[in-house]
Amino acid sequence: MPSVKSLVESKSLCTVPSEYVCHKTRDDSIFSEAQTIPTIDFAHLVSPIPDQRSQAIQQLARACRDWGFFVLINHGVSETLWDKLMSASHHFFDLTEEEKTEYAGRQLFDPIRYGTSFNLNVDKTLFWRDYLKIHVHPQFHAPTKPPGFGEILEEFCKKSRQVCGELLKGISKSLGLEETYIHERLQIESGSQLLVINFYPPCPKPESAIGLPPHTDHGLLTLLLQNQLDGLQIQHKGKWVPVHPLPNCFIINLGDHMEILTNGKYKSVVHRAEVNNKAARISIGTANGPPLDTVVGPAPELLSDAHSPAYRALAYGEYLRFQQSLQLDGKSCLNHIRL
Ligand SMILES: O=C(O)CCC(=O)C(=O)O
Ligand SMILES: [Fe+2]
Repeated sequence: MPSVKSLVESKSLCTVPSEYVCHKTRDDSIFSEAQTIPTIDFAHLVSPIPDQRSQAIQQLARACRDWGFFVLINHGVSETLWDKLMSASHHFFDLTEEEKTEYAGRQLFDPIRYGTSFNLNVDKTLFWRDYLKIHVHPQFHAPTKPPGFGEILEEFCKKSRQVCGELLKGISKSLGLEETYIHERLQIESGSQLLVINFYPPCPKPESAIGLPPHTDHGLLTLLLQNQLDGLQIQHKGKWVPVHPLPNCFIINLGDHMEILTNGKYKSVVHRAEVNNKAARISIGTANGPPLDTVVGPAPELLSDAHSPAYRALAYGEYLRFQQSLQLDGKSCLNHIRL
């Protein structure tokens, strides 16, 4: 299957090929432009001043409970690193198809996988996106091209894992648990981190195609950055809320394993990526979870007579395998393990 980028470049496309045409319903266009996702100040969350920290944890609790998505500011990852990562990612997709195909992984757990759409074996409609997925923790992997990409990725992944670790401490506290609860229960120090770089080439008829359909992420937390183009939208109270890019801010969202662990107290949130006809949009996400063989079920500390387990426990890797065997469709994967 050719990449979307090569398709766009091979001929001057003025329409969307039929296999990419996505039939949208009326509900797909109900927007809530006025709402914006909450903002969390990372510097407050790690502040040595107890009041500042506890206020930030309360804000985090509200953001997780009411939205499952938030903007993270003052996270300490430098703008220089951010820019280097964006431009190196762009350079990766600018390599020849032959060079990129070297990384065309076939299996879900291949360390590096370059591809298009989501899962070509099950996708009924193709998605207007090419991707590079890399397992970056507990073992770090990186493509050897373009030069310097590996070093940039390694530094970024390490920094973003630290940010994620602090967020998980704050989330543990926000649930009334020990700050290290999630770290210890889910062995976060040796946990898995999957980096996904999405490349959405400009599309001649953006209303006819979709970059990524509505879905939730599988891990505990996803940290996302994007170039300066709109596209990400999240579902909130039955409406689509666009998440406009802000310079040097992470967009954080809760994944299915946060919903499982918290027994539904915090929920993963359906989101999608639309495409545009102006320029290539890039988003870079890291999905952070436990080690692949760790079995995750609802935390016993959050269960009671009134709150019986709502999800079946499953190894994280099994869950990933299962999600990859399905079409990407809302919360369909999580729904399979609901009790
Ligand atoms: O491109 C985006 O903004 C969203 C990407 C995304 O949802 C994903 O990679 O899971
Ligand atoms: Fe996602």
